[in-house]
Amino acid sequence: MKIDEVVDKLIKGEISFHEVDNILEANAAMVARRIALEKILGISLPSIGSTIIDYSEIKNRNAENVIGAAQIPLGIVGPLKVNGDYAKGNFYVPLATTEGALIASVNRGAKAVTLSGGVRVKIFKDEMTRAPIFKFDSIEEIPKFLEFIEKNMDKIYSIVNSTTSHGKLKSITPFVLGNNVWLRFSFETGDAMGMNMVTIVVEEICKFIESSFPTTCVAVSGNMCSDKKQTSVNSLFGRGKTVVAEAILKKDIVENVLHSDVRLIHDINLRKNWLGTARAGSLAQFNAHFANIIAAIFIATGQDLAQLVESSSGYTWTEVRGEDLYISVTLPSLEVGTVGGGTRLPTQREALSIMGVYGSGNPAGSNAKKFAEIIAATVLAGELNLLAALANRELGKAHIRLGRGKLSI
Ligand SMILES: CC(C)(COP(=O)([O-])OP(=O)([O-])OC[C@H]1O[C@@H](n2cnc3c(N)ncnc32)[C@H](O)[C@@H]1OP(=O)([O-])[O-])[C@@H](O)C(=O)NCCC(=O)NCCSC(=O)C[C@@](C)(O)CC(=O)[O-]
Ligand SMILES: NC(=O)C1=CN([C@@H]2O[C@H](COP(=O)(O)OP(=O)(O)OC[C@H]3O[C@@H](n4cnc5c(N)ncnc54)[C@H](OP(=O)(O)O)[C@@H]3O)[C@@H](O)[C@H]2O)C=CC1
Repeated sequence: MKIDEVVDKLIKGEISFHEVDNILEANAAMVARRIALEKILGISLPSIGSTIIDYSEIKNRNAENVIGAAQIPLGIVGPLKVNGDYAKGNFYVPLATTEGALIASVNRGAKAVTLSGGVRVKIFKDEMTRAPIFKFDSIEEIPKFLEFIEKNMDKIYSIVNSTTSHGKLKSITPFVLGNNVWLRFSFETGDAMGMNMVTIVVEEICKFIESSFPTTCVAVSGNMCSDKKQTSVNSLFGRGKTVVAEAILKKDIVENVLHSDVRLIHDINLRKNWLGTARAGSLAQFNAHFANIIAAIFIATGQDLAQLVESSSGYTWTEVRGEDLYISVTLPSLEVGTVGGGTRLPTQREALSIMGVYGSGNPAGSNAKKFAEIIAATVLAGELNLLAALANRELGKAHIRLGRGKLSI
């Protein structure tokens, strides 16, 4: 069938948008859907339609009913000096955003920390989780169930090993509420963020459990995981990578690069990020704008954007050390990968390669760890600079100049 005929059928409602994939070659199907939508709505979508994405690479992998692509400006920050266990040296970091002044802000922070010797970073935990929920007639059965799990660990490990070559089961933590039990499975997932990998494995384990013990798995995800939700369980036990970054800023760099004051930055951090957040009632976001930096890196590098919810939770801590400023950022649940998901798309792949982290690391997992360290260091740069900008009372002014196109104010 020709594109015109398919478009005609779409407009008449004789076929649905996704069925076009069964009729036309992948890229022709993308064009047919867009033309049909343009005709149905009486608008034209040339910008959405002009994309370098090859839909045959996307089909059955990244998105359905595709009509083109969204584009977002991408800028760079750096050089940013990182002293991690995996990321060592100066890095340029790609940020995709439409918020004027954000890249400039993080860039000034990067300049300040790099001139101060860089950001030290450590990963304290690296585990992706999935927590199915099981229901029981009575709590009498729950101790027997937990004993069954303990006695069958060899079988569970063998299911893991036959389902994934990169996923490694680290622990199973049970949680009980009434006659319900969650088993929170934690896996190392190499360079993948791991959500598909872990879900596929845990579904197999649940099949085994249901066939061998009188219980019902209500859902493979029982919200104790917790994916795409900000929760205490993620803050306390971690999800993805638990990363801490720190830096010490000399007084003269705070004054000359950030045009700011050590004590003022520290005071704002305590009153804004700690008192303000406590008073506002947030679970775990004792920071100024982790979300800004993480969102921009996630968009640039093909991460799952919805995981920004928990990835951007965390704490900014400052101390006055003599005349200098100590600052650290703690990210309990940073969920990132350098293989899988959207990382293989053309611009996303290039963005990862700017930091030297595209694809599998050697050994597996080292690229994703390096990437997480670079993200944490960038978050620190952004957090430091926003605190300085608030101290300097330059937030509104910067956004008039860089967010509204006014060249001078
Ligand atoms: C905008 C600046 C940095 C100017 O600050 P400045 O000191 O006037 O800039 P400068 O011209 O003196 O340059 C200093 C350095 O800043 C960087 N820089 C400077 N300009 C650029 C640029 N165009 N592009 C890239 N980098 C730039 C660059 O590193 C430069 O060094 P150089 O490279 O020249 O050696 C400053 O005013 C600032 O940081 N303002 C704060 C803006 C900000 O942080 N916005 C973030 C978003 S706020 C938000 O969304 C969250 C919020 C606030 O609601 C959360 C909350 O409630 O807390
Ligand atoms: N299914 C779900 O419930 C959810 C899915 N998602 C989506 O899941 C996707 C991400 O899942 P994810 O599992 O990370 O990715 P993918 O499923 O895209 O790919 C991961 C697979 O890549 C293989 N692999 C190859 N090299 C490596 C390496 N060096 N390190 C680790 N794995 C490697 C592994 O195969 P092998 O296992 O055979 O070793 C692994 O299972 C995203 O698109 C996200 O949006 C998000 C939330 C929930």
